[in-house]
Amino acid sequence: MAELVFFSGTMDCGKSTLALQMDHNHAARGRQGIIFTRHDRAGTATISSRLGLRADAVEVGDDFEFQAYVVHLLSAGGKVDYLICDEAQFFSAAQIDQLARIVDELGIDVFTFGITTDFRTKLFPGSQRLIELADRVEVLQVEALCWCGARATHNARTVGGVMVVEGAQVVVGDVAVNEDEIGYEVLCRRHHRRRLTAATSRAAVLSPDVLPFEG
Ligand SMILES: Nc1ncnc2c1ncn2[C@@H]1O[C@H](COP(=O)(O)OP(=O)(O)O)[C@@H](O)[C@H]1O
Ligand SMILES: Cc1cn([C@H]2C[C@H](O)[C@@H](COP(=O)(O)O)O2)c(=O)[nH]c1=O
Repeated sequence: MAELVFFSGTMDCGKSTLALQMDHNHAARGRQGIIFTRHDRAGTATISSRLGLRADAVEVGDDFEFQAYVVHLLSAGGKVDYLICDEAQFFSAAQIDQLARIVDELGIDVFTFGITTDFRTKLFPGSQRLIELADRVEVLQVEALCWCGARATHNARTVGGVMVVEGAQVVVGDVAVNEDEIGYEVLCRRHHRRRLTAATSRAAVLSPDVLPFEG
């Protein structure tokens, strides 16, 4: 029976790597798949992993219709056994509904990958709909770690290493960035709540609690 699966986790926990591995394993057994993505850091119509793997993908725009795309391929004599969808948090709720229909009505497996929550801990629309509709939600086994060593569960947006809580929901970016650039850092919930990043925790350790006593 075909399935709609949501592989989720924080940023930098290996989702795109797993997406590419799954594509490789299925393709190696003669199955025919299509990779989709939206707003990958490496550019349009590309899926990239920090381990250096990269592949071409179909870019999912605002008006993209999965059902129409797949039906068009099938009616032209093509074979489609599975879909890989990376950065699925950026898909619209309607697009996730289309993916569920593809599973149910066309018997095609759909494997989706994405972060669940944004820098303000709110669900992305695509992730929310996936949690509502998926046959299975799988949390990735590779743990991204907070600076304190605990499992990272939340994504912080940073500017110069300092956590920010205002801004647009979607800002494409990476975890390893230069000073002053907008970037991201994965944190445990405790440190996300306290807005304590690696940089600000270092600064807190360095600054003395009491001013030196003079004289
Ligand atoms: N130099 C490295 N050596 C070993 N593993 C690495 C290296 N760089 C990144 N990784 C692994 O790649 C993971 C990030 O993979 P990626 O697929 O890009 O993540 P995601 O798509 O979830 O953001 C990291 O959690 C780490 O396990
Ligand atoms: C938390 C958060 C992230 N993003 C962006 C930043 C990256 O471009 C992607 C996540 O990619 P990854 O492969 O999982 O590392 O999402 C965003 O736009 N808004 C956010 O709040």
